[in-house]
Amino acid sequence: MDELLSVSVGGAFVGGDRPVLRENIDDLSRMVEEADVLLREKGRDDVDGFGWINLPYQDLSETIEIGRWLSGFEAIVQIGIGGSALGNRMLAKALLPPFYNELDASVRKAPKFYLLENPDPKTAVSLLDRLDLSKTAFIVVSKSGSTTETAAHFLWAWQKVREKMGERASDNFLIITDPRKGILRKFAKSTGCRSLNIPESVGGRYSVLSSVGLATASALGINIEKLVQGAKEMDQRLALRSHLWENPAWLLACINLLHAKAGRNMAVMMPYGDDLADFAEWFAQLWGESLGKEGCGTTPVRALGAIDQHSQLQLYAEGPDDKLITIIDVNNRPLFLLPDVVDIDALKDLEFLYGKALGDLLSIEARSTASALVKAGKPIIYLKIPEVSERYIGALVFFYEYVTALVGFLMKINPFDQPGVEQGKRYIYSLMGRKGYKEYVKEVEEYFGACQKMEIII
Ligand SMILES: O=P(O)(O)OC[C@H]1O[C@H](O)[C@H](O)[C@@H](O)[C@@H]1O
Repeated sequence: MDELLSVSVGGAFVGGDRPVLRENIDDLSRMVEEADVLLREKGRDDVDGFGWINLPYQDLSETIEIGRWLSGFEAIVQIGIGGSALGNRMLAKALLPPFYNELDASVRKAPKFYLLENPDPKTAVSLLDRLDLSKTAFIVVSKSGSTTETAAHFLWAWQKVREKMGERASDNFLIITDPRKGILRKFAKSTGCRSLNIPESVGGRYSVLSSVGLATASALGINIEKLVQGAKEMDQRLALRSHLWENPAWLLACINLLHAKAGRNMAVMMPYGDDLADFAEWFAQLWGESLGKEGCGTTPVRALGAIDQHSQLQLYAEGPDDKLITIIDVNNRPLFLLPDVVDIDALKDLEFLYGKALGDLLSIEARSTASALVKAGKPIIYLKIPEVSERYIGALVFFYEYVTALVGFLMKINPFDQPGVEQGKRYIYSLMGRKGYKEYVKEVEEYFGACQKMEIII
């Protein structure tokens, strides 16, 4: 059987005066096994929050059909935020060519792709300036159907397209939301525009392998069947590994818990290669929102190799011992060879680079960083995937969702809710004048007043 990913945990045993030992991990064996049983049982029953575990087995035909329709547009703009955008960003960055939107249409062979996430007027206005609205599809994604940033972008885009296309505006909109509830579902019903469901039991940050991530991916020419196939293979292989030291998800869950308990309250995610940069971004939401509650959790830190070797590595190596650092390396990178010889004497000292492959350099850097950190007594996990392609990204995504859920169970918290985010949302609604939220205005005045108690103006 060919590998989907490999995890080396040797470096994770390190950790200055607070190492995590094999016996500490063994002690968690029963707990992680029970957590796994719970995860799979609740997944099978499609309990709220657990539905992502069934996504590898979904029927993709409707999503593929919608993807085909979307691919006929000149550009597609996905409006969403958090779990309704980060997965799309991650897939596009990993699986589309670099500088995708700048490629000639004949090379690109699919629409340009934009995301509207942050309600930043400069981005919104300059995006609009470069689009022909009649040839642009807007995909509005929100599980709740009422996230303020998404609602604001949606209203704005809808009005603009209405001005241009009149009654036919709904032909350019796709709504992806809860099957039954929410404003967007109502909108889709009343205008008759196309829509897809986000399964009720799947939460935003676990939704990239649902219609949320897959509709645009499919429109952009990403092979979503292979993506989902990779997730399925990972699920099936994990299900067969019933021993702690053979199951990489169990192992990583235990190691993460133990390092958190040992006071390492940061989880650095450091993939190597630009194509995986947004994987760290996607991971940050998954990890942060799933585990950060009831005083638990470790703070996800996005890093990027090799860039952060020249920015953060000093801190990781010699700063406080408060991090568990995951390095992701890739086996096969596209071949790009440096020149064999450069005929200038002044460059002779660079001959160690002659004829070398740039991708090999990246990998050597990943291994060197791992070694340097272990030498410095800092715990690392070294994870390797065969290549950055649909199958392995699908497997990696599913793997991290699995690990995150298990860590949540080991921490005895619910990894599928996010109560801490809701307060901020209520305050936004109150300040924006949403009906039913007036009572919170006073609270904002009180707490914001408290945070301004000592204001210094210069
Ligand atoms: O998909 P939506 O309902 O619009 O939610 C978008 C995001 O909103 C909130 O901030 C939640 O904390 C996130 O988990 C979610 O992904």
